[in-house]
Amino acid sequence: MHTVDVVVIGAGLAGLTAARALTGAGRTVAVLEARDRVAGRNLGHELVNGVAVELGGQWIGRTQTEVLKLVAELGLETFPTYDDGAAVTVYNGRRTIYADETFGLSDQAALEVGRMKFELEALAETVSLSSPWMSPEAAELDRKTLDEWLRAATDDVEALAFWGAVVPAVFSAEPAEMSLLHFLFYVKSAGTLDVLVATTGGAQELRVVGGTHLISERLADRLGDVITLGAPVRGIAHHADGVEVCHDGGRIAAQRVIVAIPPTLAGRLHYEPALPAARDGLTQQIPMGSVIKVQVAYPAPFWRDAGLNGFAFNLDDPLCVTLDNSPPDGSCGVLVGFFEGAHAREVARLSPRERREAAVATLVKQFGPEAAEPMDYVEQNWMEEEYTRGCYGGRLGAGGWTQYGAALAEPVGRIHWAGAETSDIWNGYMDGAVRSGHRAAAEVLARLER
Ligand SMILES: Cc1cc2nc3c(=O)[nH]c(=O)nc-3n(C[C@H](O)[C@H](O)[C@H](O)COP(=O)(O)OP(=O)(O)OC[C@H]3O[C@@H](n4cnc5c(N)ncnc54)[C@H](O)[C@@H]3O)c2cc1C
Repeated sequence: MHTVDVVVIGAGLAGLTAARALTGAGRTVAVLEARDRVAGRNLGHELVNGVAVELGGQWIGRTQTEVLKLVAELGLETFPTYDDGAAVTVYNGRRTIYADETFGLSDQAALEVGRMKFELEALAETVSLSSPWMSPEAAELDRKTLDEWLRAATDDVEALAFWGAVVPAVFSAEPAEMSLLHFLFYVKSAGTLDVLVATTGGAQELRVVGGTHLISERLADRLGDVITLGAPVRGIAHHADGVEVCHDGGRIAAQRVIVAIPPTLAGRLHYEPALPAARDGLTQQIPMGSVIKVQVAYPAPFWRDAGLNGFAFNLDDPLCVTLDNSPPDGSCGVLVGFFEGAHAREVARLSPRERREAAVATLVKQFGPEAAEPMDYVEQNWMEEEYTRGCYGGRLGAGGWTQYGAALAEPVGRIHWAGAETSDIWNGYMDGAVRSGHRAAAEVLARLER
């Protein structure tokens, strides 16, 4: 049987970062990847005119310092997301153009949203990032869903509609599908709500020239033949002296294994002996979000001529969020849009043609009749992906953090856990994935025998 120091399962950013740190420390590593490509939730695509767009993760914010460091080390470049001009909000059939902090809401709703943001951020400050379940008010915050908190905090219908769009935009899940504690943890993990939502100065500020999948591809080039593609792992046997990892192409023995796949997928592997109840329970509590991402291309970014920056919040239609995703030279216009949470599950039942029509009709409402005739349209349904099963990431519902959270990153004997969901900083993002890879590699290096 092939033997290495460490097996890494998954060639996404977390697994590749861990593998690079381990090989850099002189350790032998085997990376097993189920797909026939690396990069996991980051997927590149070329439009009909050859312009690169991202079908998975795409933006990097200026405070996402670990992924930015990696991008620079790998010789990749970033460019700013187009953000000049006014944004659009559609609510109750009304289209509002705004260039201030109001999100295009009525004065009353904007005030309500501002007050609620302030209260949520004050609550988020009380949460422990390293151990959310140990936060002073953890039991109380984890008992209720975010939806319960929002509905108790306001009866302003427009403010609630705003939260009903902004929460899926960040989580690809509904306010009723996560505990208040999870929401607060996530906000603090990123910094603030404004940082999560903003383009300039926020999580949507920068893009990678050529696409974010290039980060993983360049890492993979440096790792070379330690990566086996098309090798889905099915099970892990673990005992006092080592581990044996079983994949479709055979078995590999190692001192330790890093499982760098989403927790819900980690729960579908076969473990011999079975995992402790706390860890298995955790994997049953952390479903992935629901998202269908679309890229719609036009000969030119025509909305810019009308003074619009391409950002739209649509509180009426399933395509809730839109941004300008044109190439840096503006040689064509691209709008990226998201069907998220309940909307994603709803439109997944439509035919591709009906979904495209729904998306384009929304863009017409937001940006005018020129949006009616795109030259290209592409969509990616992440719920259908066997080796992801939803995006952007996993979340915990009511009671999840306090009952199971301690098992999220805690090794089980010789099994270690990585992935964006396990990071305390920028949880759920590429930056969090990179941080988790470093953390898991350090954990393993501290325990490996020579
Ligand atoms: C539509 C979308 C938009 C997003 N937008 C952003 C964004 O703008 N900014 C941002 O920072 N993040 C964004 N994200 C999230 C970001 O992509 C992820 O947080 C990050 O890529 C996760 O990396 P990872 O290595 O933890 O997991 P993954 O990328 O999921 O990697 C896990 C790897 O494991 C493999 N695998 C799964 N099961 C097995 C198995 N049994 N055996 C072997 N291999 C297996 C998978 O194929 C995959 O390659 C987005 C994600 C999506 C889908």
